[in-house]
Amino acid sequence: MSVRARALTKRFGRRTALTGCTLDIPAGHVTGLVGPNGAGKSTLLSLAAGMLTPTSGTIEVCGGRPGSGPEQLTKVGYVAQDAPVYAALTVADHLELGARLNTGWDDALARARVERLGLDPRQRAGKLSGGQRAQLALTMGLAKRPELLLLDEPVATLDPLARREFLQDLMEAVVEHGLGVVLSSHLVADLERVCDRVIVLAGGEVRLDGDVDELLAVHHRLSGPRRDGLPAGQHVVTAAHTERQSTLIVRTEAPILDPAWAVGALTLEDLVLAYMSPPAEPAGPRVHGPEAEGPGRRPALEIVR
Ligand SMILES: Nc1ncnc2c1ncn2[C@@H]1O[C@H](COP(=O)(O)OP(=O)(O)OP(=O)(O)O)[C@@H](O)[C@H]1O
Repeated sequence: MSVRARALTKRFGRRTALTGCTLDIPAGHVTGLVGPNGAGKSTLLSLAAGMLTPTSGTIEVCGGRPGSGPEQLTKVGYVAQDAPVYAALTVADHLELGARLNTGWDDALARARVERLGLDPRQRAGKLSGGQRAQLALTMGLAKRPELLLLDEPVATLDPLARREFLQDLMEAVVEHGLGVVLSSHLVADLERVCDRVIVLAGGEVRLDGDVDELLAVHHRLSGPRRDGLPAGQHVVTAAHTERQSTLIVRTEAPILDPAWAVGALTLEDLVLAYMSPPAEPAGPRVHGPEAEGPGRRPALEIVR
């Protein structure tokens, strides 16, 4: 197992960033970590990297306690959200530092990437653009050849072409070296291309965790004439109603037999958005007319979990 968390909780003073998270991420997978701003994604990655310690609960990464010693540090690579580089050091200095600090350092990969990216080895990292700094930090993470690479919003500052190329590099490392990756991102379309597992965090809790194909196979969008009652025996994730129509996202392994429902497949983005949606006020009495659209009032949306 590459990450194993049990009742993992992290508080900062009175603020709870993560609460009771229980997770198993098998080795060698690419796991997308998604959730609204402030959901606890960076906190989870920092705990996995050993940059933070849990308030309660446990987390094990590649069979050890995060940050517990040199062996553990070799196994795990971590690129934080702000693409940490040493401003006063040049690009070449970074590669030299990487080679000195990491026993498994892949110098050929690092140099080839720097050249392909057009980074000047003599340039100080502090003078690189935001995207170039991110590329340098990601190069360091890949060249370290860890068992598990933790990436906090790695592609946020990259242009679309650079994003695609980086994700390809990542996939190559996954296929060729069995690298496991956990990456947080708000760009679900990117995650859809590279991830075979997904974790949705919201409000510091794990809302969804599993294999993407398996999750997509058991979630369906049902639409049909408006119904106020929810189908029995099914886990309704979201229910949205207009005056005439109801649209539900349900989780079920059983076939949907009721002919009144049109059954549609979901994309990963649909699924993620469904589990990210904040619990709304319970559907009240039906509201007709223009007041239904007024400020502060939104279409009835129920989340039943
Ligand atoms: N060092 C800290 N001190 C105090 N509160 C913190 C600290 N780090 C995070 N938090 C709080 O913990 C919660 C989770 O933050 P976190 O950065 O993990 O969220 P996130 O999902 O990564 O968000 P984003 O998508 O905006 O990057 C937030 O409420 C945040 O304010």
